[in-house]
Amino acid sequence: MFRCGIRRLASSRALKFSPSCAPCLPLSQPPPSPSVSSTLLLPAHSRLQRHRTMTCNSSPSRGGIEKIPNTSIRVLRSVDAVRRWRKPHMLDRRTVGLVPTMGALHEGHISLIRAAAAENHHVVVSIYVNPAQFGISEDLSSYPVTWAKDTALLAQLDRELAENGSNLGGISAIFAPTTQEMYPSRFPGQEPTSKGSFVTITPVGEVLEGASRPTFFRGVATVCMKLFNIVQPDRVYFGQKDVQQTVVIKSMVRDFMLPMQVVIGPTMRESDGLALSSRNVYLGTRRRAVATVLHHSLQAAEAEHKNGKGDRESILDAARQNANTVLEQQMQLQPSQRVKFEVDYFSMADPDTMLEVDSVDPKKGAILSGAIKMLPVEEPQDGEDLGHSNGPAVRLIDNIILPPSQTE
Ligand SMILES: Nc1ncnc2c1ncn2[C@@H]1O[C@H](COP(=O)(O)OP(=O)(O)OP(=O)(O)O)[C@@H](O)[C@H]1O
Ligand SMILES: CC(C)(CO)[C@@H](O)C(=O)[O-]
Ligand code: BAL
Repeated sequence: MFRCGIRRLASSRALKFSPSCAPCLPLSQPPPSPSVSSTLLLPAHSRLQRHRTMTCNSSPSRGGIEKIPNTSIRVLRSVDAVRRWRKPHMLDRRTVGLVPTMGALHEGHISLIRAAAAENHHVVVSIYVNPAQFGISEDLSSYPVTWAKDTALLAQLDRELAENGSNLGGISAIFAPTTQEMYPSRFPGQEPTSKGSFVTITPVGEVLEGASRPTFFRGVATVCMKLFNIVQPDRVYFGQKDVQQTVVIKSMVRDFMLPMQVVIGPTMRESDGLALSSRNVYLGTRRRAVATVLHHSLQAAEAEHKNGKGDRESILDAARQNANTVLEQQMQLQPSQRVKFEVDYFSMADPDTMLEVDSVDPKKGAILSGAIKMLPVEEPQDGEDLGHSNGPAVRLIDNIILPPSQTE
């Protein structure tokens, strides 16, 4: 148990699904229908306005209830629809777990849904690419949208959950709202100076990811507050991969007295250690092979701590040195073969605040985290797999928990 009643999942629980046995969703799948293809390059909030045209694998049944075919999973698109669905479960005391996502589902998301089904009667998965958390020059317009694959994956997972007698519930609904629904006054915009109803959680939201992406956590906290108010879940599920996001959400739940538990699931990885992420689809083959540098650098820092070092400089130097060595090796290669990346930061921070620490507190441990930008490849070769959207620069994040060595 965390203080304030927030629980962390035991790794064994959420790791039931091996990341290597079922890899990330394929990179650039053919769109489910011509209408989807024409929407892929639109800003995600315009695309989401058009989600209804993309639901070739969900269908309204009698009474106008939209469901994923051959399942009991409802597709709810409005706040009213969620409220109507939710109310009876409140009265009959059935618990609801919410897994917020931006779609392009992978085993990281699946592990959170499995965890939610194990301990709630109903699981709601939200799929919404929230424009407010993207900076104006970020990848909103190319963010992968894979609705048909996502719903097929959820249908398959729901069947598996039903067959496994140890689950309390299954996937009851997907909440896939439009931006108009989520921002009823009007969409406030993505600029730092935008005016509107926002939730900001500081100082945690200003450092690290928040320093590189100044509107990111404002967007995340705002949309999560909306999702929590709409679904009114008993438990909400977030992945350790986005560690700073978990601290923002835990702070928000605590400080606004939101009546729900925050459950954190462990980071799911590819077999070589790369953290699963929807944005990995941008990497392409050449950069994918080098993208493990972030995890390996954090592991080098972790090893330094395991070898008895507790000070910031020794620990973070190990990460920096590993990243430098990999970059130097790449620079020995021809431009047509090499991969360049820039380290945004390596951090050693307090687990409760994400503020930097000078040494690891034996009672609290620390969070090692990092972000790197994989630059677009130079001299792409004929037929080279450059990744989704022709392989733009990709920002990767990852982290490792240094656990407390003394009990409080
Ligand atoms: N590898 C992972 N292991 C566990 N949880 C994950 C993993 N990747 C994402 N999640 C969690 O899934 C939830 C939804 O995340 P999201 O839809 O943004 O996916 P993502 O892979 O993090 O995408 P992006 O590449 O945009 O960061 C978040 O709580 C996130 O922390
Ligand atoms: C929590 C979230 C779904 C809010 O849009 C997003 O930040 C994510 O997918 O991690
Ligand atoms: N997983 C975090 C969502 C984002 O980077 O926008």
